Amino acid sequence: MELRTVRMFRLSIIFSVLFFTSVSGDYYSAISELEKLLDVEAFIVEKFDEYLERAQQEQDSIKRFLAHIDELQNDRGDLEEYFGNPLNSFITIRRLVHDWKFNVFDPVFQTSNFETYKSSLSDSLQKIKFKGPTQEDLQGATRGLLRLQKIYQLPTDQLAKGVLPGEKNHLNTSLSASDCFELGKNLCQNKEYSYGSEWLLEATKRLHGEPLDFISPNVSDVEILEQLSPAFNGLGNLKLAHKLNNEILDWEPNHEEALKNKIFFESKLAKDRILGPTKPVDVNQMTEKEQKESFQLYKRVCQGELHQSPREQRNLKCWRSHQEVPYYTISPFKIEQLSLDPYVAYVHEVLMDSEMEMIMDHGKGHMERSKVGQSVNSTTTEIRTSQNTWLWYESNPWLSKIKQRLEDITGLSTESAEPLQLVNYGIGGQYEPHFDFMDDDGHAVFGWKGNRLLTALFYINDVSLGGATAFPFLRLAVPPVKGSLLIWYNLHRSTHKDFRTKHAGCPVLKGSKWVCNEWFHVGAQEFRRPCGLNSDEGKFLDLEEK
Ligand SMILES: O=C(O)CCC(=O)C(=O)O
Ligand SMILES: [Fe+2]
Repeated sequence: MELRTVRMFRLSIIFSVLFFTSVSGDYYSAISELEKLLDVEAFIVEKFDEYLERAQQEQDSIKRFLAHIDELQNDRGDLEEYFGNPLNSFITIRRLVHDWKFNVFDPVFQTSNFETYKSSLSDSLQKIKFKGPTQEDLQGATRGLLRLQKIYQLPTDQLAKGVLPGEKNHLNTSLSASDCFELGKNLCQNKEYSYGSEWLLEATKRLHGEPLDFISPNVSDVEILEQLSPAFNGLGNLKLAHKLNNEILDWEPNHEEALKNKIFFESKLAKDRILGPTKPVDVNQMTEKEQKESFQLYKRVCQGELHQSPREQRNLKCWRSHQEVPYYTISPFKIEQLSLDPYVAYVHEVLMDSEMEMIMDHGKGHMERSKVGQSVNSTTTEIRTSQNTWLWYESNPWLSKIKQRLEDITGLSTESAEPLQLVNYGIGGQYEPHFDFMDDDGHAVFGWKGNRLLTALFYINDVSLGGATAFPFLRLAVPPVKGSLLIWYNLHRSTHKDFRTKHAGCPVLKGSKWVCNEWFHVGAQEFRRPCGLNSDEGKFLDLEEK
């Protein structure tokens, strides 16, 4: 097939795929959304390639025409003699009347190929309801990378080079001057001056180092300094802020903002000389939330720094069980206890590849930004950066085998269970420590079904780095393993809330994380998990707010 035909064929495939899964905003909160973005970008590249190819052909023919004229001009010799030849006169007049118009003026000034391409491109994008990524996506992606830095303690210069902790964990990508500048600028705008200034310095390094890659023209020394100087002021380093501000003036002596800032810095420095310097801000800037003990605990468990001691693990067991269902005698469940009280267990190899493919096929096109909170009060938030969808058992009969398996493993009834929730995390995607149970006893939202008794969490894929399910109070971080199931009881036997079950989805450092939640409720379990006689109300209440 000719190159052009191959291209058109590829273009029409990309376009038809996009047409069926329309593309609309919020890209940073799920890796699956970003995949669509690349398809649209590929489509635009194809369109522009086509445009450039045509433009190139036009340019070539203009060049040929100009060379031809050049030749004629050189050959003209004695003009009288030249125009004494009536054919030359005619040719010259014709050329100026027609040839220039058709060969140069019309293609350049009128037919404007570009306009035709512009409208066809925007028509195509409108058809697929494409909304490109926004400033909010860029901010969200910045927050995601900052979260990874903070939780996994990634030095800025290393992350900029794509180097992660651990020997084989290279991202095989490095960031350009413009990437680093964008990160630095966004962080400084959010008052994250410490990390912000580090990224800006990385941008400077790249601007003056070997150009490894394509450097887009939207970043310059002055633009970097314009961000860097206020960042150091924000960090309380007035002298450096002043020095960098002067550097702006070295480049551009009439820079209005820098001239204003110069007066400000000089008067402040003079005041400092009299009253003594102001205290510099701590370079390890932490927000109020990050300073809390609970956040530190979350971070350390996600990092794997804090884990159960061998003494704590002493009574945990691993075994194969058919859970009293004869069907599983040949291929029993592989159960690994992770905590006895509250009960947490890992059940290995529960889903088959074909089942996970079915789940993805049915869910992937319907993902929406995840919310937290109860029914009408639920909102999207940085606490949970993911997208999800629900798969109902009634409308997906192929799920019945999985539903039955869940009943067999847990011994609970699915009569009061929720539909299966498919989740995909975004850039540095996480779900901060939370409880799965409702604040009340669950009746307000779930009626007779009551509160969420047990969570069953399927891992639909392996995650290269990060993304563990963490239980800070249990010092437990469970790494996702494709096809396996994590189960835990959120409530005491008495059905009171068990605050020790606070858990989180740690930020995904490398890879995409897909999970499926199934929540079993208290209702309908009367014979399966009878309530205990003791009231556990108030047990571990001190952990509620932590
Ligand atoms: O993604 C995880 O590991 C945890 C998810 C979770 O806790 C939830 O969706 O409620
Ligand atoms: Fe949860």
